[in-house]
Amino acid sequence: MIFIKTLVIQIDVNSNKLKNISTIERYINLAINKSKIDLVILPEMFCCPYDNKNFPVYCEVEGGNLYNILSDIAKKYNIYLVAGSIPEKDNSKIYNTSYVFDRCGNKIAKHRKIHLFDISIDTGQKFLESDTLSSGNDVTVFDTEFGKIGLCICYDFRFFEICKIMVDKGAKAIIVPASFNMTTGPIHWELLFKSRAVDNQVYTIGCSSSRNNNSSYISYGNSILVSPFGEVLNRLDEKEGYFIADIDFSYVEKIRNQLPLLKHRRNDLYNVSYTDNSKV
Ligand SMILES: NC(=O)CC(=O)C(=O)O
Repeated sequence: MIFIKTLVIQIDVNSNKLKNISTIERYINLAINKSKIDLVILPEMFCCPYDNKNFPVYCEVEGGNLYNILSDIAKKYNIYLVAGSIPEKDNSKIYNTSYVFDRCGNKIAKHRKIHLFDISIDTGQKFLESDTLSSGNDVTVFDTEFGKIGLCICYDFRFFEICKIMVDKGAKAIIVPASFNMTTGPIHWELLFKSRAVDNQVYTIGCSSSRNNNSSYISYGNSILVSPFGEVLNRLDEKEGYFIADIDFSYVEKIRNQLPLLKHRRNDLYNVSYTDNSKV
């Protein structure tokens, strides 16, 4: 059995970009002193408090200072780094972007949040990402020595179609840097991670920022790992912290063989189509 030793870090996002990085490195060091680590996952907007007024101030171009720091961290610790997300500047636009680096610090994937979080719930959370952000157009799956992994950001995960497409592209786990809130989190967070895991027979991993009741957007926390059979294997509470977990892709195969949902799909009757923009 080959385990992917995975470290999920839930930090209290600070207004000081570099302080967030040193918190992250502190957790990586703590974890590496306890265990071998293959894969590290960070939360959505881990370097920038989640607020429209911050995105234009904290944004950086690909290849900028933060990008290089993240690449160096992947190389220094010999890990795959799913670097949560950061506001990415590209000409006049800003995207909510997740970079993935391999053990040598090379970028192996980049996901721009496809679905912008524009909601207005009467009794609770309101947010309009489209006030400052633009949306991406690609479904993202990257390859590792262990197998393929899908990646999407927070609100993207609500759209079951993109999870199905990731699985069709070979994903055995779906990673979701996220920051649900106190209106949707308590009701939807675990439900979504369990449903997507069971429907697609994949590991689902949600990495959130921790809860800070003084921030303008209050994150739910509760970073989570669910197995391809729907078991909650790890779950943090609302506070800053981390967990180390073993992800085993042979268990995905076992579940898919014993309960062959993917084979039993009637693709002749229904299907989800996808336009691959990267090849257009
Ligand atoms: N913040 C998000 O993108 C999504 C979220 O909080 C939710 O879907 O709920």
